[in-house]
Amino acid sequence: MFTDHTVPALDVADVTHHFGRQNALDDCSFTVPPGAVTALIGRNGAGKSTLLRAASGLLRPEAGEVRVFGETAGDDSLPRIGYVAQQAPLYPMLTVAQTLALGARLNPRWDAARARRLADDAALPHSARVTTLAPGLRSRLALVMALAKRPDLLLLDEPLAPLDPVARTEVLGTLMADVAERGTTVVLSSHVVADVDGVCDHLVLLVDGRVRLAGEVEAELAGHRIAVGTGSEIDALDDREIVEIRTAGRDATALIRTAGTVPAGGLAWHRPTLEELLLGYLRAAGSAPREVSA
Ligand SMILES: Nc1ncnc2c1ncn2[C@@H]1O[C@H](COP(=O)(O)OP(=O)(O)OP(=O)(O)O)[C@@H](O)[C@H]1O
Repeated sequence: MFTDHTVPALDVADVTHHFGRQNALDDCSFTVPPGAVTALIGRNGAGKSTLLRAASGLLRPEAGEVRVFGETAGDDSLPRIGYVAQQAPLYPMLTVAQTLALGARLNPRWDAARARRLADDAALPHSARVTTLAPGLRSRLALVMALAKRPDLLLLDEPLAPLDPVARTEVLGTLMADVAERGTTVVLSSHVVADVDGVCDHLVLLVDGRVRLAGEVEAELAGHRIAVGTGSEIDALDDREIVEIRTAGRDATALIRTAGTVPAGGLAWHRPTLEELLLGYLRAAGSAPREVSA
């Protein structure tokens, strides 16, 4: 299908959603350009799954709008989306072969040869029932189903969590090949920062249902610095935007949002790694429970 590269693949505008009194998403806004590989990062309960469900069109947020390639997320955008929910929903009594056959019947854009190749690459036994597959293989079958649909936007909720390290590398390789061959836009959620380092070119960091960072990984890294020095030297940085300070004895390390220039003096400065950046924000956020007032 034609992709207009001036229109975001995913446009989340002022999205808010509650479950009862629980605030899952709070005024979230960001865009994902076509062809980007975006890490959706957040601690347990941060709102990642809710956001991906809203992007898939399966959950209608109570406020705000989600647009997929310019169309409101819903029935019309569904054919362009491959969505793999956290529990890899599949029919347990079908075999792998029957699952793939069902995919072919239900999806007009189904690529049968690709489905077979991906299933073989994942060493999925064609005659095995889904219920007998180990969690890692079930998750790989769900991914095969999503990729064989030839989606323009792939939404993956914790796709790497059930996989061993070798399978993780293989799945990431498969995803990157799809991005390179088809220009697929990928949004994948994780709470394991190391999983997405070196894979994603964009990030969205959710903290307690709010977007704390969103944009290109390179730009976000360039917009922050780590300062290392004594506690009093770090305290003297009070006019800067300090995200997090950690102390160990007399020494302190601070993650700071800055345009780039750093003051001369005793502090040692360096550009954060992606892990330092994300962990700094996640640690700073703490883990206070969220509730909305009645
Ligand atoms: N169906 C639901 N009913 C009630 N509360 C829900 C429901 N789905 C999500 N929540 C709550 O909304 C908040 C966000 O949940 P969500 O599953 O989106 O977070 P998450 O970042 O995906 O977490 P995890 O990493 O643990 O999967 C949490 O507090 C969760 O308990």
